[in-house]
Amino acid sequence: SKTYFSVLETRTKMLADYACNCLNRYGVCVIDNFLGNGKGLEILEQVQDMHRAGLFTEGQLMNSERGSSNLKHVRGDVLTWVDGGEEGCEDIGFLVSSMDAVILKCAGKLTNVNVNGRTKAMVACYPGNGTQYLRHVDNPNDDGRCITCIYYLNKNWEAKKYGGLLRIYPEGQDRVASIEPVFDRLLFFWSDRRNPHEVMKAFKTRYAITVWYYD
Ligand SMILES: O=C(O)CNC(=O)c1n[nH]c2ccccc2c1=O
Ligand SMILES: [Fe+2]
Repeated sequence: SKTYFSVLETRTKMLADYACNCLNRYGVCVIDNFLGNGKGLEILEQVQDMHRAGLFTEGQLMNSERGSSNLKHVRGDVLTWVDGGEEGCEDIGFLVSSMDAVILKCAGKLTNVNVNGRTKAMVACYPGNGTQYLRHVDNPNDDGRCITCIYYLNKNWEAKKYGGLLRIYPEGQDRVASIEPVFDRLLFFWSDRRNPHEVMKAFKTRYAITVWYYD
């Protein structure tokens, strides 16, 4: 109905204003309860179905300590790319459209950024065997990506028990952002050298869907 769409429009604009203020000021923005429990669960179920169907890549091999004899074959994060139009990915498509709607309303309000495109959605799973993602910058060499947008799907996540925190070390600041990968949480951050970050060792299956926006 008109009411539904006008409410949605208003909320999207409010989220965009919040995201622009946070990004311009801190370079990082967290939005909780982005899509609500119902839609979040539908997305989680589609991701779990894809995982069960074996559609994720083989994780990179994380050999144990360098040079040690016992090459423990620890699989790293596994991932698959989705454009959201595939059979069984409709809800992921809805998520990406919702991310786009917020980013579109940021037009002209982000410092030195004019978004003009994005990647497909990368669905990533940390299998929960102590897998981590070492400290890195998503776009260290100006490959065009300006904003990293991550949606987390992890119900009842307890960082004390399961680890899996995203740690961001904003350049030039002595503060660290520790972000729990909790269900229905949306995160934006600048993709360039301003935001070195790492995924701490995860001890429970940890799902995230990432889109990178280009300018
Ligand atoms: O999941 C998170 O909280 C943060 N995640 C990352 O920073 C991250 N960054 N770059 C990647 C490239 C290929 C595969 C996975 C990744 C990846 O999880
Ligand atoms: Fe990253």
